Amino acid sequence: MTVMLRLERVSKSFVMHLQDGKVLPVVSGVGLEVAAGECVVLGGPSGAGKSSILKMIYGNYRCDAGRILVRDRDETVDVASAAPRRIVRLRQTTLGYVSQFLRAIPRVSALDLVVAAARDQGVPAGEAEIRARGLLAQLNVPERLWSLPPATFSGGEQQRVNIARGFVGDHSVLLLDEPTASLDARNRAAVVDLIADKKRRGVALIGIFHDEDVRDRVADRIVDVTAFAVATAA
Ligand SMILES: Nc1ncnc2c1ncn2[C@@H]1O[C@H](COP(=O)(O)OP(=O)(O)OP(=O)(O)O)[C@@H](O)[C@H]1O
Repeated sequence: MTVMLRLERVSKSFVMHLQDGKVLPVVSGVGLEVAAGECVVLGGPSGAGKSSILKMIYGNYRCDAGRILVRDRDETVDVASAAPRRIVRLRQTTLGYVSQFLRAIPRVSALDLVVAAARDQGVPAGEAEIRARGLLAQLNVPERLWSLPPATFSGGEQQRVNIARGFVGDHSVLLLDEPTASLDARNRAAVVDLIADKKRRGVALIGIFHDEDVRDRVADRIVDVTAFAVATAA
C-alpha cells in the first residue's frame, strides 16, 4: 500500500479580524491517510470543517499546526511548511482540486478550457484533445456547446466542464469538493464512473459528497470530521 497523502495532528482556527481578533477554532489533531487507489470521504455535519481540511491540503488555507505530507513522485512535500512556489509545482505535477465551480476565461471555448488543463500537466496536444473530447462526451455536455465559451452555459453544464478539467490530467492525488452537487442522476453516475476509473489507475482521492448514494458508491472509507472538532464554549 503506497500512502499518497498523510495528515498528522493538523489544527486550524480562524481569526476574525473584524470582531476584535476573536479566534474561532475549527479542527484539532486531524490525522488521516489516503493510499493510492483509495477514495476517502470526509463526513460530518455542516460546519464541521470538511471544506477547511480540503483547503488546507491544497494549500489555500494555512494550518496552525501539524504536517500535510503529499507524495510527489520521489519526494514528499509538507504542504503545511512548503514555500508557495513548491506548492504551485506540486499542483502542476501531483495535486488536483475539483470543486463544483468553473472559473471561465472570457472567449475561451469549453473544449479549449479542458484541453488547457491537460496541457498544463504536460499531456501532449493530440492526446489532450482526445481526452478532453472523451470526457465532455462522457459527462453529457452537448457537442454543439464544445466550441462555445461556458459563460452562458447552465450551472450544471459549467459544473460538468469543470469536472472534465479536474479529471483530464494525471494528478495522482485528487481533492473533490462536492463535485456532484446539483447534478442530475445520470451525471452523478458519470462522475461515479470517473472516480472508479481514477481509483483503478492508482489515484488517491479524498472528497466531500453530500449525496448519500454517491458517497456510498465511491467511498472506501468515511472519516467523520466531528472526531476532530474543537469543543467551544460558544
Ligand atoms: N475563511 C473563513 N473565515 C472564517 N471562518 C471560516 C472560514 N472558512 C470556514 N470558516 C468556518 O469554519 C467552520 C467550518 O467550515 P467548513 O466550510 O470547513 O465546514 P464544512 O464541514 O465543509 O461545512 P459544509 O458541509 O456546510 O460545507 C465554519 O464554522 C465556518 O463558518
